[in-house]
Amino acid sequence: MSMNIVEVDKAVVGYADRRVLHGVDVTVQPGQAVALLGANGSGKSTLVRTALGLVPLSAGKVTLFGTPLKAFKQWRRIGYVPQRLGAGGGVPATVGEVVAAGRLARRRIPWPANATDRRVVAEAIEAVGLSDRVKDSVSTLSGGQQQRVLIARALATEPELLVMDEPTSGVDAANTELLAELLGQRLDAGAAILLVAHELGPLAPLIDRAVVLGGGRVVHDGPVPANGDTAGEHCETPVHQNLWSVA
Ligand SMILES: Nc1ncnc2c1ncn2[C@@H]1O[C@H](COP(=O)(O)OP(=O)(O)OP(=O)(O)O)[C@@H](O)[C@H]1O
Repeated sequence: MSMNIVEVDKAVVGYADRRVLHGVDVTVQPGQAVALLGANGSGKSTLVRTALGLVPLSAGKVTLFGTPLKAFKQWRRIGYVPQRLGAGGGVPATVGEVVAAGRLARRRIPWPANATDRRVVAEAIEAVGLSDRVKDSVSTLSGGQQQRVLIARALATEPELLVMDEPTSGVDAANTELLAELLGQRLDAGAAILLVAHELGPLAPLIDRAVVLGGGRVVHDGPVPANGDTAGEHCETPVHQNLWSVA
């Protein structure tokens, strides 16, 4: 019996009085890369946030690494890249601090970082091509660069499951190729990936399964559809402001 890493079962989710997910099932198996596709507003972000317990279920259930969400505590096994940083609100954190915060999940005493933490953080920053910006405040970075900071932060936790909400949005072609390479390495290391995308582009060859949402329902679950990429923009309130809390 192989345990699913993520199991979302008949999830019903709404905001205020509006229902967004109408009974959605999604699973991610060990080592699998699953892409969530679908038009703007189809509920992709809501679904990943539901899977991580950031949005409450009205009905249905979520299981992570075989444990019901309510009882799940091993958050260090999961790296999350939210959709965007949001306004940033004048957060003074530097690139180095934000990525180092990803290591907090693995914190040993004493913090600050030991040699391993420092090495892993430096490698993650280098992997996304931002080594020359380590000491810069993230608020001085472009949107695509900020996205790469969050990717580095998730990588620095060395997670068994990477959940990424549109990791390539605003990221240029060269850095998207770099991301594809990084994700390939994580998969080779045995990690699983759940990612939301509008356009898979260079990520397509990595994807084992595509789940397409339409109107809050799963309309396809299987191989990446030939025309599976969807386009458009997004607007939503960032939920993960607490990403910025740096010890
Ligand atoms: N925090 C929120 N409060 C209220 N409504 C929300 C919130 N977040 C999302 N919604 C609504 O839920 C619906 C689904 O949004 P969601 O962000 O999950 O879609 P998506 O498929 O990720 O879209 P996109 O492709 O534009 O990123 C949309 O109609 C959106 O307006």
